[in-house]
Amino acid sequence: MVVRLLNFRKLRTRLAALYIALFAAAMLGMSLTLLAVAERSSTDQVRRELAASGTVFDRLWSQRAAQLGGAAGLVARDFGFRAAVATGDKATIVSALDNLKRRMGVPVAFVVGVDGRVTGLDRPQLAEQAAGLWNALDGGQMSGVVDLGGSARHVIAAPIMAPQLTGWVVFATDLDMKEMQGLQRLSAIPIQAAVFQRRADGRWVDPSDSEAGALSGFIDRAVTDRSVSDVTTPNGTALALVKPLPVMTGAPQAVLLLRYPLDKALAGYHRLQLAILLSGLVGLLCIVWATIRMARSITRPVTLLDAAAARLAAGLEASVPVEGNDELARLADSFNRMATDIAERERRITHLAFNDTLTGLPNRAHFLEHLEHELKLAERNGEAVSVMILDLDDFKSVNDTLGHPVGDEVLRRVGERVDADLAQSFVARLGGDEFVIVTRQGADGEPLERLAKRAGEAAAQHIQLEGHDVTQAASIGIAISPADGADARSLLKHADLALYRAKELGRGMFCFFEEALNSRAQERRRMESDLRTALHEGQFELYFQPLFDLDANRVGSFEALLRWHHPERGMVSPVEFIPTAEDTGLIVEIGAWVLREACAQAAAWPEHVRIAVNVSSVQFRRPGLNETVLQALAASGLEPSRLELEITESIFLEGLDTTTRLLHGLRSLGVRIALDDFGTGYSSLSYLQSFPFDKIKIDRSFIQDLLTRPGAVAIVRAITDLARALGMETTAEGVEENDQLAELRKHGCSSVQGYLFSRPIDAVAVRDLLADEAASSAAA
Ligand SMILES: Nc1nc2c(ncn2[C@@H]2O[C@@H]3COP(=O)(O)O[C@H]4[C@@H](O)[C@H](n5cnc6c(=O)[nH]c(N)nc65)O[C@@H]4COP(=O)(O)O[C@H]3[C@H]2O)c(=O)[nH]1
Repeated sequence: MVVRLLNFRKLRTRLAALYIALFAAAMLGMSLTLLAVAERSSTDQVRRELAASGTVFDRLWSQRAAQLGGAAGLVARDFGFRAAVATGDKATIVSALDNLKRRMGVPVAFVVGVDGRVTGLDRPQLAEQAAGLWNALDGGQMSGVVDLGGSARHVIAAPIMAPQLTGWVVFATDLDMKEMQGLQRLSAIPIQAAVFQRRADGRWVDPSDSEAGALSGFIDRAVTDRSVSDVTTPNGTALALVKPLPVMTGAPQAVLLLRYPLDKALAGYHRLQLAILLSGLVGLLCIVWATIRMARSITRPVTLLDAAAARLAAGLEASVPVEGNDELARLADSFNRMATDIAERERRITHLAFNDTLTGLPNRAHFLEHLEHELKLAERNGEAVSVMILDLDDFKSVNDTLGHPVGDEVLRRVGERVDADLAQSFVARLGGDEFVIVTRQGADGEPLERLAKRAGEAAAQHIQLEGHDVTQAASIGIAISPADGADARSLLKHADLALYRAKELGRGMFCFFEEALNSRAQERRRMESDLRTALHEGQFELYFQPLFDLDANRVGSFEALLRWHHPERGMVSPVEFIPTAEDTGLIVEIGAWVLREACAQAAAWPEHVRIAVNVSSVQFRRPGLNETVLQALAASGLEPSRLELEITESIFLEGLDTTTRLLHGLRSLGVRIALDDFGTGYSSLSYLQSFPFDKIKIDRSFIQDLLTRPGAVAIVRAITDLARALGMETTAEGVEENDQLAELRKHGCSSVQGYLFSRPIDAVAVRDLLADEAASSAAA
């Protein structure tokens, strides 16, 4: 609690501490001043009272002296007494003096004769000192302090005239404690009075005063200045006034010391002091209480703001009450508006972070979060969760042919439809043309096949856009937890493998994940790693298949065909590894090697023999193909016109403009371009119009069925006619029979390639073949 109160990091505590310190300092200063003033005034008052008491003492002293002097005078004038003194009638003298002592209350009375004889003294031990008074009496001193019997006594005398001076009546009153107390009682203030006499050694003594020793030095000093001053004794400090007393000749100096102990003198002041301290303390407590309340009320809006800011920082909702119309109220109002803006912005950011901007569907991050959540729930309930990846088939061509805005609209519509048709499922867009559908598979759930079919149909619905009719087929890959994976990552991976398989099967198919797909994927991964090794360890070799020129009746060119001597698997066909090399992008490096090697080999051949090299669409898509071709030509010294690049129509999927630009770029190097596998895949006669190919290679499938399939001859003839019209050469691939050759020759095919002439052969065999051909043409 104390620690909490003294938390100086809090503005409230600091403010309160500052004000309390300021008020406390002010109050302390005020109290100290008040105390000092009160003390000063009390001390002055006491001084004045002491001085006044001194005056009262003077008056009392005089009154006592006058009273005793009057009484002594009465006795001295009494006829009988004078006669007794004159006659020396001791008994009468003693009787009269005793009577007088009783009446006046004095302890000592005697008569000193003019001759110095002392009569009537009832204390013989005082006789000598009494006789010693004679000188003073004779000198006319009738009053004073003398030392009688070891203590100071006030002596008053009156002359006895009969009628001549016959002596003096002398009274001596004690100046002891009792007498002093009598005097003290007459004072208005409780002072201590004492008579001190000065001894021969200079010290002031009062046998009855226990502090006499400590006071001697003080009296010595004070006897001259006679003002009230402080004196300190072992019993404490007192205010003191020293008044010299009249002494009779021969008697030691005497003073009256009036003391007023400070603790008594300032008792009133101490009460005042206590009152001041108490009221100061009460005031301070009030100030502490009021300051804490005030600090709390001043800092409350700031504290509320601070707490609200902390809530805001923690991502929670925060607002503060707006009270009044001051700066803090305006700050609170601004804070509330800021918090609302932030919340709104956060909502928007969260929406953007978890939703796809194009379709408004949940995005990949949202999907992953949802899937993890669903998997947890499903695991708890013993249910399954299916993940379907839906990928639009050949969506690229929509983009390429109809433009990106149409492509975007298609994606939006497909997303909308799938989401609407599969309302019980969670539909998200993974990116590009890929959507994902998550469905909890309860016992009474829809069979997955039906669900997948519905999803495919929803995607494939007819869309009419800007005058175009688009029907977009979709392939679907499906994985189901927990059998196909217990976590989002493996489920997604397996659904992806299933999708890959569905794509392989053709358009608009769906495929469930099965372990075999995993092993296929593993196989692909292994092949990728082996391909890298093959590149670095020189496991590749080029084979060459001759293309026989029907007009010149000789080998016009060779097609370079890649061979892989796998250390364990032996010779691996390019049909097996080229797709993987393309998928992984390794084809770029492999293709560059083929180009270098093919050009290097061809450079050694006769000048009329060209070399044809296959170029993958992946090589086409990556930058740097021109440079690779140039380097291969430069390194081998081969004439660019002797190099023919065989491309397939798949490169046009990149977009017609881009592809023709690239083809023109290659052509500008001086190399020839041949269109391979013509008649398969995406064949479109418009491609032939877009670029002036040097050659069209008619796909083997047409040649194989040339003589058996009705219409095959017509197709081949149409192709050769078209090519001729466009100024392009034609090569028929896969010619295995003489009848096929005869038919092709009939239709004006420029060249033929196939096992009828030669299978692909290695570089040494090529040299032999060329040498044989050269020899036979020389012989002819
Ligand atoms: N049944 C039959 N087949 C014949 C006949 N004449 C030739 N062939 C085969 O047909 C393929 C012709 O190559 P392609 O159509 O470009 O098809 C090639 C080509 O697309 C690809 N390929 C080969 N080498 C390379 C290369 O260096 N780069 C790239 N990108 N692809 C290559 O691999 C494919 C297959 O190559 P290969 O297995 O060498 O198969 C070769 C060849 O051996 C015949 O009379 N009957």
